[in-house]
Amino acid sequence: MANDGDLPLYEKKWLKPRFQRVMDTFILLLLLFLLGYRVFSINTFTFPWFLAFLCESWFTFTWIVILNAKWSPAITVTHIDRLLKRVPELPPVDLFVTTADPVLEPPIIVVNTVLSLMALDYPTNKLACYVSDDGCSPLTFYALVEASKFAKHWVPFCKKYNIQVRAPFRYFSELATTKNEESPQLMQERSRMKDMYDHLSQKIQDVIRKPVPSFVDGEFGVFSNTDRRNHPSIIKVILENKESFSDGLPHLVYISREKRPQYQHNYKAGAMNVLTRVSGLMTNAPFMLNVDCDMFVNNPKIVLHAMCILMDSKRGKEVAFVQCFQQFYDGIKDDPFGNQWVVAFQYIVQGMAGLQGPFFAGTNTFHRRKAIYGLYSNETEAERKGKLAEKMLIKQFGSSKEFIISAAHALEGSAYSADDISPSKFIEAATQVANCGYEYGTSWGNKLGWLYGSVVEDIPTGLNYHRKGWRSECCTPDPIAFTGCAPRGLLSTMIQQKRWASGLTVVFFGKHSPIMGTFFGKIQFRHGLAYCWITNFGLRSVFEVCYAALPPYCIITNTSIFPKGLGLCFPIALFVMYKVHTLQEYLSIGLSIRHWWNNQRMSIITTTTAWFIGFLSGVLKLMGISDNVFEVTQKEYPNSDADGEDENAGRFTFDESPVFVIGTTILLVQITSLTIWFLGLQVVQNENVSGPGELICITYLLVCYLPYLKGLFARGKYGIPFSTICKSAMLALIFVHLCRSTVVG
Ligand SMILES: O=c1ccn([C@@H]2O[C@H](COP(=O)(O)OP(=O)(O)O[C@H]3O[C@H](CO)[C@@H](O)[C@H](O)[C@H]3O)[C@@H](O)[C@H]2O)c(=O)[nH]1
Ligand SMILES: [Mn+2]
Repeated sequence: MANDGDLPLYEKKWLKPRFQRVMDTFILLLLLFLLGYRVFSINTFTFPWFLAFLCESWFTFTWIVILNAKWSPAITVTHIDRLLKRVPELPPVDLFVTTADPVLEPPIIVVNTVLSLMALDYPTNKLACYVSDDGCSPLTFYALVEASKFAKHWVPFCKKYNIQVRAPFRYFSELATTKNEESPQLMQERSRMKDMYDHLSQKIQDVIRKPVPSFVDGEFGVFSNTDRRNHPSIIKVILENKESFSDGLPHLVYISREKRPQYQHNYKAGAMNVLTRVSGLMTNAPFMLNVDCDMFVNNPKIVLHAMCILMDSKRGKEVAFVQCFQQFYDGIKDDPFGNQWVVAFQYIVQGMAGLQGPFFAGTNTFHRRKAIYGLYSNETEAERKGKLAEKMLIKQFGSSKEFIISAAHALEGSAYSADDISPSKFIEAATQVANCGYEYGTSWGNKLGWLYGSVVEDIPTGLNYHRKGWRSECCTPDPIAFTGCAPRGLLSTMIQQKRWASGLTVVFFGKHSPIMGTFFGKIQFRHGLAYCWITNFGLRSVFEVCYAALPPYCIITNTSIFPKGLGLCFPIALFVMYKVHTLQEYLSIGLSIRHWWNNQRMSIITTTTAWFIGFLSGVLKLMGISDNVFEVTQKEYPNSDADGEDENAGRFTFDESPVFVIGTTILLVQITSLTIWFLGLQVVQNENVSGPGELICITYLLVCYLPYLKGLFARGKYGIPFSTICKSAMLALIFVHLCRSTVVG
C-alpha cells in the first residue's frame, strides 16, 4: 500500500464557471419575477392561471436543481506514473460484461467489447473477464470461444504496437480513414490480423445463418433443449491463465444464470449480482469494472487511471466507484434524437463530481467490492467484526459456504494474491450461487449489490453507495475511456427514454429516493437535490404536458395566462435568455448550433411523449397494477454496405407505438386551436381574452413538433400510421370538447 507521505495519486480540481453562474442566477431571478407576477395578479384564482402557476413553480424548482448541480464542477487529474512506481501492488480487477439478446445485441459486438477488455494495459494475471448472457445463446458462447482463440494473436499484437483502439472492428474501420507512415513490419502483421479478424466474423456470421450441427453435442451440449426463459445455470471457463503469467491472457468466463418461469429475474440488476457472486468465488478481486456489451475500451490505460483514484491513500479511500462518461462512436451527426448526452455529462455529471460525486450511470464504472457488499464508508474495524459473524453473513449473502468465505475476505479487505487462482475449481459452487433460488431471503438486490425494484438499476445502486457515506469520482482521461453505440433510430430512443422515465419514477417515489437518502442517510443536501435532476425525468413530463395543453386551452376558451403589452416582455425575456444561455453552453464545448437546436427540440418531444408514457407506467407499477419490463436497446453493427442509409439517418420514423399517439395528439391540439383562432371560432368573452403570449407558445411547440407535422403527410416508415392519426384525432377532439364545455356548459 502507498505510504501516507507519498504524493497523491490523483488530484481534484474545482472549476469556477463564473459566467455560467451569472447567467444561471439571472434566469432564476426572471423565473421568480414571473412567479411573483402570478401571485399578485388579479387573475390568480382562475383555473388556467393556477395551473400555469403550478407548472412554473415546478420549472423554477427544476431550474434550481440544475443550477445547484452545475454550480461547482470538478475534474480529476490522475498520475499513472506515481501509481506505476508501486507496480507490485497493482490490485486484481474483475471485468463484467452483460448481454441479453443475440439478435438485438449481435455477438460480434459482444466479442469486440470482450477483446478490448482482454487487451487492457494491465498485468493480465490480475484481470478476469466475466460475460453474463441473459439470452442463454449458444451463438454468443460460440462467438466467445472463437474470439478467445483470436485473442491469443490480437492481444500481443496490440501491446507490441501500442494500439490505442483495441476493439478490432473499430481499429480496422478507423484505419481506413487515417493513413500514417508506419513500419513495414506493422503493416504486414496488421494485414494478418485483419485476415484473422475477418475470418472470425465470417465464422460467426455463418453460424447465425446456419447453426453448425456440433451445437447439440460436445461443449455446446448444455445448450440443447434450453429456452432462454427456462434453463439451468451454465458456467464455462473459456480461458484460464493457469500459470499466472503477467503477459498471458486474462481468465475468460461465460455465465448464463439459471432462469425459471416462476421466478422474477430482475433483468440487468439480477445479472450483475450473479456476476458479483461468481467472480467473488473465482477471483474475488477488490475492484470490478462493469460495462454494457457495446461499450468497448477506447483508452487501454483506463484501469490504471481508475486505480489512481481508488488506490489513493487519502481521498481515494472514501470512493466507492469511479464513473467514466458514456460516450458514443459513429453517433449520427448533430445528435438528431438527443441521445448522445454530451451536455448532460459535461455539465450535470461533472457538476455533481464537485459535490458527493457523479451518479452511477450503469456502465463504464469501476466499483469497490466491499462497498457493493454493503459496507459503510467509515466503518471501524470493530463495527465490521460484528458483521463478519458467520450467521450474519449467511443471512445477508446466502448459504454458499465458499461464497461466505470469499465475502468475508472481501469485507476485511485482506491481502489479495493473484497466484494459484484457478476459476475452474469453483464451477460447482459458482453454479449454486447463479441459481434462481439462491437469493431468496438474503439481502441481495435489497440492501446490497445491484438493487432491484426498478428497471433502472444504476441510479438506486449509486444512491445506495452515497447513502452509506461513500463518494464517487469521474475519470475523464484523454483519449476518452470507453465508447459505445447510442440508439440510431427514433423508436429505439423512445423505448430507452420510456424505460428510464418509468424506472426513475419508481425510484423517486420509492424507499431509495434521494429525498429519503438525504433525510435518513448520508447524502448531503446539495447532492440529494442534484440527484433530482435525473430521478425526476418522469415527473417532469406531467408539468410539461400540462403546460403544452394550456395555451390551446386558452385559445379555445378565449382566456389568457400571459400578460399583455409591456408585461409580456418578462416571459419573452426569460425564454430568450434561456435559449441564448443554453446555446452558449453548447458552443463553449465545441458543439454546433444544429446540435443545440436538435437537443432543444428533442427535449420537448421526449419529455411530453416518452417520459410521459414512462411516468404513467411507473405510476401503474407503484400502485401494483402492472409491472415494467426492461426492453433491451438495439445495438447496430456498422455495416459497410449500408452507407446509402446515411442521408436519412436523422429522419424521424414512426410506428403504431402509443408514444407517437401522444405526440401526434399534442400536435393536432396545437393545430386545431390555431385554426379556431384563425377562423374566429373562439368563445366570446369580454375581458382577459387570449393574445400573443399564447400564440407564441403554440408556434414554438409547432416548430419543435415539425418532424411530426411532416410525418402526417409522409408515407412508409417516415409517415405517422393512419391508425395513430385516427386515435390522436379522437383524443384531440375530446380535448377541444372538454375545453369548450368548461366555459359554454
Ligand atoms: O435482462 C437484461 C436486460 C439487459 N441486460 C444488459 O443491460 C445492458 C444495458 O442495456 P441496454 O439495452 O443497452 O440499455 P441502455 O438504455 O442503453 O442502458 C442504459 O440504461 C440502463 C438502465 O436502464 C443501464 O443499465 C445501462 O448501463 C445504461 O447504459 C446491456 O448490456 C444488456 O445486455 C441484461 O444483462 N439483462
Ligand atoms: Mn446501451
